[in-house]
Amino acid sequence: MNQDPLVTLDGVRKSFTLHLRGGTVLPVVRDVSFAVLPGECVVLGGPSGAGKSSILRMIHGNYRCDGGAIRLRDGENTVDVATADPRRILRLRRDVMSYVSQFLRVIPRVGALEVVAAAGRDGGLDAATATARAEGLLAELNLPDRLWHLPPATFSGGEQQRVNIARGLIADRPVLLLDEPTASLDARNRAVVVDMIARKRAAGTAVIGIFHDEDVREAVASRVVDISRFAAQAA
Ligand SMILES: Nc1ncnc2c1ncn2[C@@H]1O[C@H](COP(=O)(O)OP(=O)(O)OP(=O)(O)O)[C@@H](O)[C@H]1O
Repeated sequence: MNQDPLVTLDGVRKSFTLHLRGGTVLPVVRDVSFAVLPGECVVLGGPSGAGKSSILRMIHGNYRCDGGAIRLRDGENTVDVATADPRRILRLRRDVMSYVSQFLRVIPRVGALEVVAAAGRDGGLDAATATARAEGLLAELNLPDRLWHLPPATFSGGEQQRVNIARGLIADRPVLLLDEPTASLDARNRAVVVDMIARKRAAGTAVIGIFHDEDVREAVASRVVDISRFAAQAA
């Protein structure tokens, strides 16, 4: 297996311009540099507001970087998310990186099982494999089967989060970004997610995550990168 990093951040910088506040510039991070190898799980640490979610969003291409490079390995190629055009970023999302946010964005009228299976098909699985995998994930995450064909809009926070995790983990992409995926889960389901992340790592996935729960963090992290190291100062 190619052991070069799958994700490399090099001198990444981010500030927000608050247009509703007279263009006030809020510097968040500067000089963010770290790399993630296949099979590693790098946990982003540091206090609230340090910029952890912003970094994940820059890797996923939701937030633009003000400077630096975010290099993702896509097969034989390397793509810099910081300068890639939107269509290239969409291809990276299809082929290279999965992102699990804290909340499920529900799709009206689509049942939970289909939400998960569709994500599998989008990630390149054939229909039968996607459905079988979706059933396996929802069962492992203890989502009662009476809910499988109901749209998740009315599910509890923890139930929605489990659908969200199944949706984010079903495909076999080489990079997995996790923004507090266990925040509303009970201990039993947190343990299931810890186990799923360990299996992704064993398969060579590079994982970058934010976990506020100390136990989860210790169980999943191969390394913690403290984001407060990269705090930007107001000019
Ligand atoms: N879209 C945005 N517009 C303006 N400011 C933003 C935006 N997103 C984040 N920020 C600001 O950037 C800073 C970093 O936010 P971020 O959510 O990345 O921190 P975090 O380390 O993930 O925090 P937490 O642990 O509380 O989730 C905060 O001061 C936040 O207010």
